[in-house]
Amino acid sequence: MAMALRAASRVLLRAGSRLGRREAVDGARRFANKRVLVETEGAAGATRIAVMKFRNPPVNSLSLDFLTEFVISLEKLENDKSIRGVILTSDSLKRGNQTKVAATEKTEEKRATRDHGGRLQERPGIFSAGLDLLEMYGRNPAHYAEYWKAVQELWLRLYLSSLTLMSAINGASPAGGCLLAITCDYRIMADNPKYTIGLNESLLGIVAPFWLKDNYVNTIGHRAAERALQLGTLFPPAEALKVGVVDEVVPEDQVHSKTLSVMAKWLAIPDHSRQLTKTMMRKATADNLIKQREADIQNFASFISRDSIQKSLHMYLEKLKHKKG
Ligand SMILES: CCCC/C=C/CC(=O)SCCNC(=O)CCNC(=O)[C@H](O)C(C)(C)COP(=O)(O)OP(=O)(O)OC[C@H]1O[C@@H](n2cnc3c(N)ncnc32)[C@H](O)[C@@H]1OP(=O)(O)O
Repeated sequence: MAMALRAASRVLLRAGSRLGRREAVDGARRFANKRVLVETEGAAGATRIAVMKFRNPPVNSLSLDFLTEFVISLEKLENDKSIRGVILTSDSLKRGNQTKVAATEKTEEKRATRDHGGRLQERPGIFSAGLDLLEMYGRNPAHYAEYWKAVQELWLRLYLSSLTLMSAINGASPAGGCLLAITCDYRIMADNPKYTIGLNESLLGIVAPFWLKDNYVNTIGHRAAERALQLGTLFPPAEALKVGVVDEVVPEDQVHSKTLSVMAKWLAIPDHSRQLTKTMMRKATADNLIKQREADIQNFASFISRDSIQKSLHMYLEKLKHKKG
């Protein structure tokens, strides 16, 4: 066990020093589609881990395209027998000119705030702003059904993944952003009070689906989930740690290295026993959705089509648009 841990640590520490780089180096590989960048690391034949970086500007919302690309990337990793661990994180959205993804000067300006001296300051980072509100507003029921099927698919794939999944939460993580995090086996959040995480659906006038509620209950317990869901609480890091939405809070510049070192510990456990244990803990919750997927899709499509719900979403979108930086 100790030897395996040391070996896994060596691979991961090497990965830690290299993963920030874009060029392919000894054993490092990357593949990307438009919205998800995947970097893998480790020598051929040895344990490798992958880092999935979201880059769907401006806020990493879970659009239909993003969900599709996410699931394809995850499937690719699941099918690669040399990959045992995956880290979910955000590419640096707010630093659009580094990521070279569709960030215009204007967007950059908008994403910044001005300090008292009038100098531009970066806005807080964003892990994911959750489901894409524009997929749920002003569309037709067939679109809502297609979208919801993709949301379910992502959740099921993540929740039941045989890989060790960890989230390195480097920004705001409301609703669907929190969903991504709580499907993971371990969550590490940057210690930045501007970042919050939680299921805030009730603030939008909508309701989290039962399977996401179950995932939340399994993560933070029934009473805490009941209160947080009703109030739509978005927890800053210290509170998220206290209630158990995240497992660790670390200084922002250590999120990645810390996640790698925790991953090393998890990868020292034999896969078969860890995977069977994970399935034992999660199967009943996932089966609850699997056995009523179609009904859940129809419920969502009819709920979100209601005039009152569309009105709530409209108001929320307007509020977002007009909020002051
Ligand atoms: C049965 C129904 C169950 C449905 C379940 C739903 C789960 C969900 O995930 S619902 C989505 C919940 N998400 C949120 O409430 C997050 C809303 N966004 C924010 O709070 C902030 O945008 C942010 C903290 C993530 C980032 O703030 P920042 O100041 O940096 O950026 P903004 O100026 O607010 O946003 C930029 C741009 O992006 C648009 N936008 C933000 N969030 C979303 C989103 N979730 N979907 C689509 N678009 C989003 C925002 O309107 C701005 O657009 P414009 O530039 O056009 O004004």
